[in-house]
Amino acid sequence: MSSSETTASAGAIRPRLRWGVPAYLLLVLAAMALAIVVPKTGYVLNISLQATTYAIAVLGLTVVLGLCGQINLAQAAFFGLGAYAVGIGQTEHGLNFWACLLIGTGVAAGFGALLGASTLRLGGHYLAMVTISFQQIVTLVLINWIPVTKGPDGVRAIPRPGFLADGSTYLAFCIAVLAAVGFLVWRLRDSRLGRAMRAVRDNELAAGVAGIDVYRTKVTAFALSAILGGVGGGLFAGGFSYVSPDQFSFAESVVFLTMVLLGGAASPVGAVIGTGLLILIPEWLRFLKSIPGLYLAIYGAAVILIMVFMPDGIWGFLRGRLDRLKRAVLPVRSGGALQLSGGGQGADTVLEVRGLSKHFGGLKAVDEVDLTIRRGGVHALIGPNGSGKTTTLNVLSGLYKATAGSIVLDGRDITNLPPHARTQAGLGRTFQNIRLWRSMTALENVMVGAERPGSPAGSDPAALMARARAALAFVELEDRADEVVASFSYGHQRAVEIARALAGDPALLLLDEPGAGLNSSEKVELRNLLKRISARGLTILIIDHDMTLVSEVAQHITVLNFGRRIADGYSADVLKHPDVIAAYLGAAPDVPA
Ligand SMILES: Nc1ncnc2c1ncn2[C@@H]1O[C@H](COP(=O)(O)OP(=O)(O)OP(=O)(O)O)[C@@H](O)[C@H]1O
Repeated sequence: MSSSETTASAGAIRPRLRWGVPAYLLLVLAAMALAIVVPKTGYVLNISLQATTYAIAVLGLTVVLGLCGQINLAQAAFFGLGAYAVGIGQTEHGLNFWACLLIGTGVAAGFGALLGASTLRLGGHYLAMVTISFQQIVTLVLINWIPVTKGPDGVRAIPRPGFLADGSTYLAFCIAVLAAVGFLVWRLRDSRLGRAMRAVRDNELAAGVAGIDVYRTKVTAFALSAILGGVGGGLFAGGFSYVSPDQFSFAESVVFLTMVLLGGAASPVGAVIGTGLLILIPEWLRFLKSIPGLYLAIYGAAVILIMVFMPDGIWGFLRGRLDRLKRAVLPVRSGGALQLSGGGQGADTVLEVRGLSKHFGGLKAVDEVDLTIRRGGVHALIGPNGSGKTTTLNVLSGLYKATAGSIVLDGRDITNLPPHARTQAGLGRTFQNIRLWRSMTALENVMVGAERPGSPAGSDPAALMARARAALAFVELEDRADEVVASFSYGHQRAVEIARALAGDPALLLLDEPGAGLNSSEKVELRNLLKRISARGLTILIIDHDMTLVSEVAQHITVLNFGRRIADGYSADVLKHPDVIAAYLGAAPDVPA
C-alpha cells in the first residue's frame, strides 16, 4: 500500500469492481436468452411478464421511498396511466406502441411531479393521504370515463410492435428494460442526486442547510418514480394485451409497496427480490386454496414474519451480513490537504446584520439585534439560556424567517433566501443537536457538503471525493470515512458535522454549541480543531456556554439577554462588562485568569 493510501474499516461505500458491469451484462444476456429459448406454458410466460413489468414499477418506489423517504401509495395509478396510454393510444388512435409508451410515461411523470409538488406543504401521513386520493381519482376516472377508457370492460386486443409479437421475445425485451432501469437506479444511489435524496430522507432540515434544494429533490424523486410506474405499466399492457381498472386499484398500490418493503427499499436488488417473491408466493401456495382462508393466512403470516425479523427487507438483511464480511479490506486514496478560501476577498466584514428580530407571537426571541462579523478569527455569541442565540442562528441560516431586519453575507443580501440558497451563498453551519444523515457513511455525509454549488470541488466526482476525504482528514477522521456515522461516538459525530460544513468551503461557519455533550478530552480536541480552522482564515461564529472555550478561541464576543444585544466587542472587555456579569446570574462568568 502506498503512503497515499489508507485502509477503510467498513464496506458501506461500494467498491467499484472492474468486472461488475460486464458480469451484470452477461447475466442479463443469459436471462434474455433463457426467456427466448426455454419453452414455457402460457401460465409461466404470464407470471414472468407480470414479475418483470411489476419490478420496473417497484423500482420507482425504490427511488421515491427507499432513497428519498417519501411515501407513495399511488404507484398502481402511474402503472395504470402507462398501461392505458399504450392500450387506448394504439387501439383507438392508431398510434404506434413506442409513441404511446412515451406519452404514458410523460403523463405519469407530469402527475408524479404534481404529487411531488404537494410535499412543499405536506409530509408523512398527510402525504400518504394525498397519494391515496390521487390513486382513487385515477381508479374512478378509469371506471367512469367510459367513452375514453371503456369503463369496467377495459381495453382489449392491445398490440405489440411487430418484432416483439412473440411472447418469449417480448419477455426478453422486458427483462432488458428491467435490467437497464435496475442499473440506473443502482447508479443513482451514489450520484449527486442520489446522495441528495438520501440526505433528505435522513434529515430534511440538515439537507436544506447543507445546500440541497429539498423541494426540488422530492419533486424529482416523485417524477422519477412515476416514470418507472408508467414504463412498467406500458410494458404490462403490451404483455397482456388487455387492461381493466381493477388491475390498477389502491389494493395494487399496496401490493407494490409491500413488494419494495419486503425485498428492501434501499436497493434495486430488494425491489426485484420483493416483486419476485410476492408474485411467486401466492403461486406456490395455490395448492392451499381448497381450504378457505388458509392460503391468505399463510401468505399474510409469511410477509409479516419476514418484515418483523428483517426490518430492512430481505436484501437489507443479506447486505448487512455481507458488509460485516467485507470490513477492513477497502483501500482508499488519501484526500490531501484541505483548502479553505474563507469566502470573498477584500472586504473586512463577512456578515452584517442590522435590526434583526424574530418574534414568536408575543415573544421577542430576537429583538433588533445588530451584529458585525469581521473576516478571519472567531466571533462568539453568548448569553444565558433562552436569550435568543439559537434563534439568531436559525434566522441567519434561513430556518426561521426574520420578523424584521437585514442580513448581508459577503456583500450580498440573503435576508429572504431559503436555507439551501444561503448555503450556496457561503454559509456553513452545525446544529446544537447533531444532524447527520445517520444511514450514510462519514464520507457520504461530507461529500454532500462538498457538493455545495460554488465549492472548489465543482462537480467532478473524483475531486468531490478527494475534497470530502481532505475535510475528514482535517478533523482527523479519514480512517473512518467509510463507516456509517450512526456508529460514531458523540464527539466524532460533531467532528463529521464540522467536516461536512468545511467541505463546502463556506465564507462563514456557524457553530451552535459544538462543545455541548463533549467530555474534557473531546473539548480539548474541539478547541484545537477550532484554532486550526481559524488559522486557515475561515471566519467562525460560535455559540457556546463553556466560557473557558469561548475565551480561549474567540477574539470578539456579542452578548444577548432576553433577545437583545447587551454587549459587543473584544472578548476581554466584554467578559468584564457589568451588564454581562449581571446577566450571568449576577456573578462573574467562569472566565479563566
Ligand atoms: N419555534 C419556537 N416557537 C416558540 N418559541 C420559541 C421557538 N424557538 C425558540 N423559542 C423561544 O425563544 C426564546 C429563545 O430561545 P433560543 O433557543 O434561541 O435561546 P438560546 O439562547 O439558544 O437558549 P439555550 O442556550 O438554552 O440554547 C426562548 O424563550 C424559546 O422558548
